Amino acid sequence: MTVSSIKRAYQVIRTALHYGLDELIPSKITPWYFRLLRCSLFWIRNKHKDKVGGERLKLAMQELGPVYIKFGQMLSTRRDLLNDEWAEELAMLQDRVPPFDSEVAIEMIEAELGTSIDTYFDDFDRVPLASASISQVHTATLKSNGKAVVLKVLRPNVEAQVNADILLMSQVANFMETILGHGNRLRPAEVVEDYRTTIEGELNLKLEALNAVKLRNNFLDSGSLYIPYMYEELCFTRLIVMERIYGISVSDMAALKAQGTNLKILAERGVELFFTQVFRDNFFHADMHPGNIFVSREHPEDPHYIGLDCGIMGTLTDEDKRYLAENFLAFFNRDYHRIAQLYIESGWVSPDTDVAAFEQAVKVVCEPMFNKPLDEISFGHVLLELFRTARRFDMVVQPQLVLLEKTLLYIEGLGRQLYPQLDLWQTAKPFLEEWMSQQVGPKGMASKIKKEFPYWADKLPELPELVYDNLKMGKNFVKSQNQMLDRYIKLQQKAHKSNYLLITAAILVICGTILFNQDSTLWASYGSIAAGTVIWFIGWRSRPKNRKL
Ligand SMILES: Nc1ncnc2c1ncn2[C@@H]1O[C@H](COP(=O)(O)OP(=O)(O)OP(=O)(O)O)[C@@H](O)[C@H]1O
Repeated sequence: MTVSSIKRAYQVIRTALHYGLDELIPSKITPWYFRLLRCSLFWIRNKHKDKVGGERLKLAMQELGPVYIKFGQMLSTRRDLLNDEWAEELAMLQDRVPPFDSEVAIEMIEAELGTSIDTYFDDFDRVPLASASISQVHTATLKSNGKAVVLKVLRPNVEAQVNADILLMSQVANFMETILGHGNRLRPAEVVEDYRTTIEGELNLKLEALNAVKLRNNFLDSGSLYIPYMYEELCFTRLIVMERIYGISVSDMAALKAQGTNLKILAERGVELFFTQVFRDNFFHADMHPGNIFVSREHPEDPHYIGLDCGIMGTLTDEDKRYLAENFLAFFNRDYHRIAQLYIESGWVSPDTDVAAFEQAVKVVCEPMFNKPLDEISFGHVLLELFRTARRFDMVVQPQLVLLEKTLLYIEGLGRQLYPQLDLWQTAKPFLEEWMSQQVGPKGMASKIKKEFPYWADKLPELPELVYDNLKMGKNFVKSQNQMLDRYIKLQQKAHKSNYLLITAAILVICGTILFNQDSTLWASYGSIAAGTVIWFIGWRSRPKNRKL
């Protein structure tokens, strides 16, 4: 541990104690050394006794800076772990932070470009357009085509800060795991590990640019989502350059209404876009928040979204998608037994799970949802409640599904905010039904054959050789099976012979012992015992030594 990391550790502990976070751990599970450590830091008092737990945690994270703020934001999406009150508090964390010196930004941009900023850009604005926890955004004009662009550049030393903070966080998480026990529902080490993966992805802007290019291509002619053009030749790990957009933030309802945006279409498009990304493209934007979603100013009667910040994208395997779609359909059919089975079949919960108990638990949470009209049921909430229930049955966390559930909740919430009468079921159902019909039945079979045709076309020339190899293997297999059988029979015969001799020896020794009591048969007794001993020796020697086949 370096001096600076010790200082940082002290700063984190002091902040945590100032906000009384130690008091949030139930006293009956805190070990003696933890209480001793707390007493030895007696001069640091809880200064926020008047506030509730969730708020204290939020304020502590706010004070600890960007890495903790982002961590809190991520934690707020883990509604399968936190109760709603805490999750809502943490969701309020804002990561708009003071900008860093634009001279430093220019130095970093030039280091990435390998040349002066004037080589590529005119009108570089030293005043940043936005400044967030990981990066800062500046505007400029591209010399080559005169178009307005933005330059997104990482904060200086952000990688080192993130690494140091994550290291400390995982040490604290491991310690908490010891206190809480490994079977605890909160699983701090797992949560920190999840966060590490997410934030490490965000530290590589080149990856973000590549994701943006892929998403842009998926929706190029869609008329419902626009992703700004990336100037790939000017995209690096610490700097990316992209087309500047001039949309309206999706949270700015006043501006959206003022330009006469058709909010019904906009709300429906949000849900459709989500399902298209998940079920058609298997590549979905998983960092949806108002700072990343804008609405076009053009043709407001037929509005489209503009998406930014493709740092966190989600993908699902075909199996995950199938189980997910089946889950929703089983839910709407109130088939709770099927839901329980699906969780086991998919491997999300262990095969030893008590299906009846799980089914009952699923029923308890799902049934009340049908008190609402069908069109008001949120897919995100269904998923959230199912995950919460499955957690009680030791569901292994599936990060891709957590991302999906979080995005779905956000999209549905947004849709309802834009257009409160949004019929979620009618909007989402066609996507699920289409997906299911592609997976099962003749259509499913045809698409599977179509999908796997290139593979088989590639393998076809090798087929005769494969058949020959398999036949040969089969022949060898039969031969080795026969050899094993022969060996088994010989072993059995040997064992029988040995047992027979040992039993005979035992009988002779017993007879010899009986004859030994009568003087007249003394010689017969000696003979019997001697023969028994010799036969025992032969039987013992002849027993099979290696019983392996
Ligand atoms: N292409 C663009 N055109 C116009 N404004 C942009 C563009 N890209 C980013 N911005 C502005 O900069 C802000 C921050 O951008 P972005 O979300 O990509 O940064 P970030 O550091 O990843 O932030 P966070 O991780 O908090 O979402 C956006 O909310 C938007 O206002």
